[in-house]
Order: sequence, then structure tokens, then C-alpha cells
Amino acid sequence: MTQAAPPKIRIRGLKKSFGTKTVLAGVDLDIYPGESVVVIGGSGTGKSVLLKCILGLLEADGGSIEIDGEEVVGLRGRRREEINRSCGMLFQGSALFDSLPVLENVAFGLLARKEIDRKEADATALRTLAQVGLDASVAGHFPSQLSGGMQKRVALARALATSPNIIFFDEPTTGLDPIMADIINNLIVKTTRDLGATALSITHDMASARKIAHRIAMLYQGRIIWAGAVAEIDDVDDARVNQFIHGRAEGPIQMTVEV
Ligand SMILES: Nc1ncnc2c1ncn2[C@@H]1O[C@H](COP(=O)(O)OP(=O)(O)OP(=O)(O)O)[C@@H](O)[C@H]1O
Repeated sequence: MTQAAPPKIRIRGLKKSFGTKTVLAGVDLDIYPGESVVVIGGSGTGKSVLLKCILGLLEADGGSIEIDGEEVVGLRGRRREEINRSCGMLFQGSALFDSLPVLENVAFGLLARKEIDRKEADATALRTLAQVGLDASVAGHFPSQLSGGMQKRVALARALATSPNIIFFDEPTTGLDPIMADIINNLIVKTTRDLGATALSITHDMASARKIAHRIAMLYQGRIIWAGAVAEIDDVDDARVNQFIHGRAEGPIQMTVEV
């Protein structure tokens, strides 16, 4: 990880509203090469909207997102697809193709690149499955035949298979018990480090954030209100950050219940 190099992802003044509701009110965030940054924040604070803006799944209203120095706000078509294909993504709920066996799920992104043949893709998929602790015996299973933890491993293998230099993790531990969550966190740390990839994750799971992040950034009321090294977060002199990391109902952050 080096902060001397230009940021791998550079976000400035990012804005996104839905009708009269402002979700992102000017987000600034830098993610440096080889760094793992986790964006934390309560439900509905806009973490997913931020990720979707970076991936171009939602169009930002204003501001800038540069990936490797290239502006991606407003970018569409083939170049957008190329950039997305060069990134790995682990979606919330794993988002595996139910109708495809595990091996096909993991090989999918490799074949989509049309750079390697079926045999090579399968070999790479099997190698990547082994990296996340799954042996060849699960390769022919369908996702529905696997536990949530195993599905998550498959989804991680799919995200890693193309050796991306940027990986996005969307709530990687949601729906897992604490032990399985820890296993997945450890795999995320190890595999991302082995690849030398830059990682951006969103989560409200503080245990996961502490484990996988070099730096944590907290999103609140449309802005990053604090960003710093994991080791600093317990000493932050900000009541909002304190309330969130300790999961207290009382404090300056008032949760509204949307009906
Ligand atoms: N396509 C959309 N149209 C209208 N409103 C949206 C849309 N997508 C998100 N929102 C609103 O934006 C706000 C932020 O949503 P978002 O899903 O980013 O929150 P989050 O921080 O990821 O929450 P959680 O942790 O619960 O997933 C919410 O109020 C949501 O209703």
C-alpha cells in the first residue's frame, strides 16, 4: 500500500439525489493502490448508492470519480464495461447464477473476457476455488445445494478469478454467523493481499470493517464525516463515530424508521 502514488480511486464532491431526497451531498474519498478502505454507515445512509455510482449502475448528479486517473462519471458504453470487467465484485447475498454449477459461476468472468479458452478458464476457476478453501468436489454443485458460507466463498472466488486490481465488497458478511463471517473476512484479507489488489467495501458490520480495512471512512448525512486508520477509530473525538462503532441507540445519530 502506498499513499505516495496517485489514488487508484479518487472521489470528489460526489452528489446523488432521488427527487427531493439528497443521499450523497458531496462525498470526497481517496483509495490508494493496494489499500483496503471500508465505508461504514447506518442503514439508508447511501453506502450502496455510493458503490452503484462508482460502478455506473446509478448516474451521479455531480462530482467526480476517477479510476486510475480516468473520469468515470458519465462514462457509458464499451469503455464503462471494460472498466467494470477489470474490477472484481462480491455482491451482497452472493448473487450467484442459480442455474449454473459452481465451476461455471467462477469461470463466467474469465470466459466473458474472451482471452482464454474453456480449458484454461476451468483450470483457473478450480485454482481460485482452492484459494478460498473449496475443493473440486463442489465444482459441479449448484449454488442452492451449498450453505450460505460456501456460497459466499464461491462468490469470493468469482470476484478473484480474473485477478482484478480493484475489488468491491458489498456487505460481504451479511447473513453469515459470526464465525463464518470471520472466516470470510480472513479470506478477503488474504486473497486481496495475495493479489495486491485495491479494495473498497461497504458494511455496517464493525467486526468485519476492523478486520478487512486499512482505513475506515464513515458516511453520514451524505458526506464522509471521518476517515482514518483502523487503529485510530476507537480514539476518534466525534460523538457520531463513537455512537456508530459502539452500536448505541442513544446519541446524535437519530435513526428514522421508514414505513
Ligand atoms: N433507485 C433508487 N430510487 C430512489 N431512492 C433510492 C434508490 N436507491 C436508493 N435510494 C434511497 O437512498 C437511500 C440510501 O440507500 P442505500 O441503499 O444506499 O443505503 P445503505 O447505506 O446501503 O443502507 P443498508 O446498509 O441498509 O443497505 C435510501 O433512503 C434509499 O431509499
